[in-house]
Amino acid sequence: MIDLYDLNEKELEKFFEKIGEPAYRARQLINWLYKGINDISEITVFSNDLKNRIKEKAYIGRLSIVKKQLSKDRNTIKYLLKLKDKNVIETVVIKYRFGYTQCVSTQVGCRMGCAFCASTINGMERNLSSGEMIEQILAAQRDLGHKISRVVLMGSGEPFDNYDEVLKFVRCINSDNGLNIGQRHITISTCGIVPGIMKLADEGLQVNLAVSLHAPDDEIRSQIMPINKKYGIADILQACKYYTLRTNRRVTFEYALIRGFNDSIHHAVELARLLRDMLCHVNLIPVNEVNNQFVRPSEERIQEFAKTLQNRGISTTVRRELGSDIDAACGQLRRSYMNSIGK
Ligand SMILES: C[S@@+](CC[C@H](N)C(=O)[O-])C[C@H]1O[C@@H](n2cnc3c(N)ncnc32)[C@H](O)[C@@H]1O
Ligand code: SF4
Repeated sequence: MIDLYDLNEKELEKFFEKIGEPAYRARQLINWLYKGINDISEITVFSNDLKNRIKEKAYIGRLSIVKKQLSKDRNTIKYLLKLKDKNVIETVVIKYRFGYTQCVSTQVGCRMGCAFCASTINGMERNLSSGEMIEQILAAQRDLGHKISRVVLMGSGEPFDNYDEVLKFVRCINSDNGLNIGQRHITISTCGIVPGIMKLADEGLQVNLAVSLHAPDDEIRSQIMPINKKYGIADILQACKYYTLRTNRRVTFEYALIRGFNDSIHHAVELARLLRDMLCHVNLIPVNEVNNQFVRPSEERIQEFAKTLQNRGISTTVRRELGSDIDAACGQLRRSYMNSIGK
């Protein structure tokens, strides 16, 4: 059986062709699908006969909410969602003045093994399909009664380890027949898979690229991110420059500040030197304490680190703490759920 959300417009046209229907049915179906309907029988523009023929081959996927947590300030909502095969994933919605931003998962778990990240503790179970990524947004919209206006691929998983489905997802949610989310309102975050960055640069898209850097040199980075042994910092920065060349977009570097590890002023100076000729922005994130191994620096140190970068001409912000009271660091809610069911 096919999940209809897994098919893009072209594939839906082929689907209808196969059951002897004209291609325009695809457009009609999409209009209904993205309203977030629950069942094929709700599509009033289709005859009962057509609905039955669709049902013989396909269904409308829907993720159920297993758990929902609200931060104290009520601006961050974290959902644990159940997939058809009973795996669970998480997604987070953050309410800003300008609208709702959703952090979407791209895989069940992750195989990249970053030392500070809860998503990778049990490795990777499987890739998510584009439909399962879309369904995360529809589940949140249904629950909130609001439209999601921005999407960041910063949930569990490495987007470029699931490249094709991620790109299909991006094109579907960007389509004006789909969710109509602007390309510039979509951010793909990667741990630095160089071929993925290069490929994305040539897609003709205007999406934002974020790279999880977290260190000013290879020696430090390799200690917490095993992928750095394959794609070192110099290669990553080269790929980012190519991304900017092709898209004219500035790249964001994520830098999780870890006390006594990568948070000294010397590290900030090194980072500034590394990024001095790049069109970029640095986003400092006080590390979310997943286990006792990684501790965030003091507020003074965080500000000092930011100032050091800014004084050297690097555009820098400190990410506002969002929902740290609800295990908002990616993978943490799923992790505590898995623990509670003894997995
Ligand atoms: C979960 S990852 C998913 C996207 C992609 N795999 C990546 O690494 O960029 C999203 C962001 O969360 C960051 N992150 C993961 N665990 C964290 C933690 N404990 N504290 C702060 N940031 C964390 C990652 O480094 C990355 O910048
Ligand atoms: S930070 Fe990203 S790449 Fe690293 S383990 Fe977590 S999800 Fe995977």
